[in-house]
Amino acid sequence: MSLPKPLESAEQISDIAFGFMGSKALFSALHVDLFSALADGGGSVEDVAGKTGLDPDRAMTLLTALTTLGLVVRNGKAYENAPAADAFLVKGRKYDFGDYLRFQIDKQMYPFLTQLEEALTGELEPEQVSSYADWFSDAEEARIYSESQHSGSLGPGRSLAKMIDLSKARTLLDVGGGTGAFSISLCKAYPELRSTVLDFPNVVDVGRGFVKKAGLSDRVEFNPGNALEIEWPKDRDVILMSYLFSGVPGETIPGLVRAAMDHLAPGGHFIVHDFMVEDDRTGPKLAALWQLQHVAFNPEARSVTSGWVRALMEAAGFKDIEIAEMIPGMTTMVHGVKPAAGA
Ligand SMILES: Nc1ncnc2c1ncn2[C@@H]1O[C@H](CSCC[C@H]([NH3+])C(=O)O)[C@@H](O)[C@H]1O
Repeated sequence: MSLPKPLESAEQISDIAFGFMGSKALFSALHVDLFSALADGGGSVEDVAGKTGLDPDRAMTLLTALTTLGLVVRNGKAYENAPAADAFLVKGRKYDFGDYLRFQIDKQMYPFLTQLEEALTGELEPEQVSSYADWFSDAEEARIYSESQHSGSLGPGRSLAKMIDLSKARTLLDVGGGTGAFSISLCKAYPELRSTVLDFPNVVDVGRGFVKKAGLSDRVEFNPGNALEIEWPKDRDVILMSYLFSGVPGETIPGLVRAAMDHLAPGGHFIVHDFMVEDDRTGPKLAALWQLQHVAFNPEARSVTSGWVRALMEAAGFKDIEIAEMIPGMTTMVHGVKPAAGA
């Protein structure tokens, strides 16, 4: 793993310490749709102020901050989007993930960090969120999170369909499957596949809408409830747990792996996708930071390594285990197969 060179200067510490100011500049720009205002040729401070509704002085302050961050480029008096801002932050672009950033990250993850200290020291007050179950008992919170997560998971779902050959599989169980984004992508790639998604009721309500829109209501069904408590269907050809391990108490993970073995048909596939750090715990940075972030609302979360997941799968009897990077620099996929009958 390539670690950063150990830091030597106060400026390098400042870059980390004040990083949140840059995050907020980006989120605020997204909330006023500044990057869309600059699409198609850019514009002056006054143009941006006119299109975003910002006071011109404040528009200039924000544009200046975004320029120093490299998100926009100043050419004389005109501002343009940097190539990455143009590709990923303008509304309607194919790879636009601005809504994910401004809703799930700015409106939910960012405020959660204010309770990280209490979560780390074990001093969270009872009324503070300490699990997905608490958090998603609020329908609006579940909706904001799940809609953003859906758009973020369709692409990785398509990648997963290419990484593993599931053409012989007929039944998928998507545990903690959220709105069913992975199920939708996999069912689209494999026309004979059907899926059951387990998640909390307020998430399932959002998911049904997405599945209907995808025309898959007859192949993707939802089973609302806490996956750690409800019955799972048996004899599945595939069991997927995407971002489930980060959201549950770490001590429940070995049981989830054994439950996957028990609920798969012989020859079935078990796929875990999540934030995982390398076995030597030196990276990737974004996986490590996301694991820390999860502690803020799930203090019992564990910092999972891919080697630990592999060892749990081996102990449960899975074979042909493979580990692959999924979202570069961020997530990892571990795949194992339940031995065929008589094998
Ligand atoms: N105990 C639990 N039972 C059911 N769902 C859970 C549990 N803990 C966390 N989750 C869900 O796990 C999901 C993590 S977000 C990931 C959703 C989906 N697997 C995807 O990759 O897009 C959220 O929808 C949570 O509600």
